[in-house]
Amino acid sequence: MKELKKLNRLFAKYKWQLIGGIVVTIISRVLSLVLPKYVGKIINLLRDYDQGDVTDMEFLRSELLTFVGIILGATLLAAGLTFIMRQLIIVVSRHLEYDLKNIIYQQYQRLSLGFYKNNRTGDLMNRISEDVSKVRMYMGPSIMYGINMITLFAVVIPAMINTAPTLALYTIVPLPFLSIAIYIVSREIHKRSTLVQQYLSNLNTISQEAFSGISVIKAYNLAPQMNQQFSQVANDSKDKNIDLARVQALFFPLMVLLIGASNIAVIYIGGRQVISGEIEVGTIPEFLIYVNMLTWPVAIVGWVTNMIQQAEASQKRINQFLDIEPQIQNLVPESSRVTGHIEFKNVNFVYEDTNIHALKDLSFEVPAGKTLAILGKTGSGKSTVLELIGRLYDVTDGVVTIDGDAIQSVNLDDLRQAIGYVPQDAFLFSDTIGKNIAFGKNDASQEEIETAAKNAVVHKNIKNFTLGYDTVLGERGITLSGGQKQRVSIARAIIKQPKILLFDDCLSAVDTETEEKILNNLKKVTQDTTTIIVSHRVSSAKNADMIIVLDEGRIIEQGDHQSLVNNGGFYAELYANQMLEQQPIA
Ligand SMILES: Nc1ncnc2c1ncn2[C@@H]1O[C@H](COP(=O)(O)OP(=O)(O)OP(=O)(O)O)[C@@H](O)[C@H]1O
Repeated sequence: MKELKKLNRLFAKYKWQLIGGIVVTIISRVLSLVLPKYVGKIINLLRDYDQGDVTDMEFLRSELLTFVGIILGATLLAAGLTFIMRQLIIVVSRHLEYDLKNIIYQQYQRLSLGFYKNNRTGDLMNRISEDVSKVRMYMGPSIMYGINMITLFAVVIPAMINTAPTLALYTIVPLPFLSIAIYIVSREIHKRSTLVQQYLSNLNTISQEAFSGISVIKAYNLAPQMNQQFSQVANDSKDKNIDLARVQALFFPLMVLLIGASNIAVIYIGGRQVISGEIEVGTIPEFLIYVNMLTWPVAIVGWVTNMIQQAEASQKRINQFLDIEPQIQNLVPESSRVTGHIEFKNVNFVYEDTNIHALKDLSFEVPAGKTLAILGKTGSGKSTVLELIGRLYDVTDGVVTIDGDAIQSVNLDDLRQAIGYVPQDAFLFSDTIGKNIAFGKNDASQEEIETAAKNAVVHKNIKNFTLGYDTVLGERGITLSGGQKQRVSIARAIIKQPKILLFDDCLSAVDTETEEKILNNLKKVTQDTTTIIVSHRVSSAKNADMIIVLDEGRIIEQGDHQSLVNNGGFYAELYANQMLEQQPIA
């Protein structure tokens, strides 16, 4: 229960509903005693009539009607209270589930990029859905059945002992065995259903990959292999489901068997006691009802214990994530004004997970409003530079400054607000194109959206769609071409008129003519913006105020276009090759 303790804080918020639920449960259980008591009385009255001890028919009828009326009234009241109990406790558990999901989601949002690199998406999804569902079973049904069970025991067992102590003893003795048997069966059910879940998640992964990679599957004619792979896993999944069904099928017969055993004990031992005159005949039906009232709660002990164990395991997994402190934290509560002067001083950066030394003793400076282009072979550390400016990671050694202050002493929200970042893989949400662009600025007007799209040279493409800016994009923006996605992503970055623009090779799928147009537009609309363009193409870099060339995390060349061309190094060679590619074939 150590892990579940963390939920107490949440319970406190709903304490009055929970206390109300407990009180209502106790009253309804006390009322449920009326039925067995009065059934016993009715039987005894009928016996008296049968034996001739009661002869007044009027008295008999009025007594019977009164007893039936009391039973009916108490049962109706108990039913109403049971309804209120469910409303209070189960509804609270739904509120708690909602709160817990929000807490986990907010924590996910707080955590740094490194966390997402180290954990699989499926795992994150499972903890916020599957695990929370299991914890809800503890917060709602377990607590409700638990209270129900305790109050029933507290009222029924004394009532039984009070009425017929020996009979009570014989009928109560088999009940713990029922609890243990149900516990064993439900533990087995849990084990097997975990396996079923695993196979289900395998099936989901295979299907999801097949749908995402459908173009590769079709192009390589891989459908038969994929079908075979799917049917293999589906077959295993079916076997696991059958295993589960076998154990589940045991649950109810087991209950019926044990209830039957208790009923026979009541009739056999009770019958003997009636014959020997120790108890009245009405006590037998009274006890039969008691036994049936107790069997479900007794069975529930096993089920609830299992549910709590599962909830404890799930909460442990949830706590593991909740207890992580984000590597990147906002260390400055007061707001910062960012103008965009960026400097790297002897920066070293090592990715913790792979130990790759991505940047080595890197130093450069970009004054506010200027443009820097970064070129270099793949894996030379270009994207890493941008990630450090956005503080997605903190440097291992050295310092990155923004407007002269170490980046850690700039308010993180203000820093990110000041940055327009266009990543290498343009990611678009399953929403309209307009909303995807406005994502960069929540209150953007249609005019602002269109201006941004015009500057990113994608407006005409969007207008050509029947629904224009209201065109809804597929799951991953599949209705747009690679170049269109990149340009929508650029429009999203420039709409917020950031102080710092970071372009991570985001013009690679755009032809050089369109690239030129975009860069010219940018020059006009982002005059005060510090722009850093990461690229493999000289055409993206040539107009920048400064160009650096990286190789294995170090600067190997720097200067403006002309000086680098004159230098005759990597840049000059790249330029010559790319110029050659653009020559029309004679
Ligand atoms: N998240 C990460 N975790 C671990 N290592 C990483 C991570 N991202 C990049 N690396 C490694 O760091 C080095 C620099 O990568 P980076 O992405 O900065 O290069 P790049 O110059 O932008 O490459 P490209 O031109 O292919 O985009 C590479 O060796 C890469 O494998």
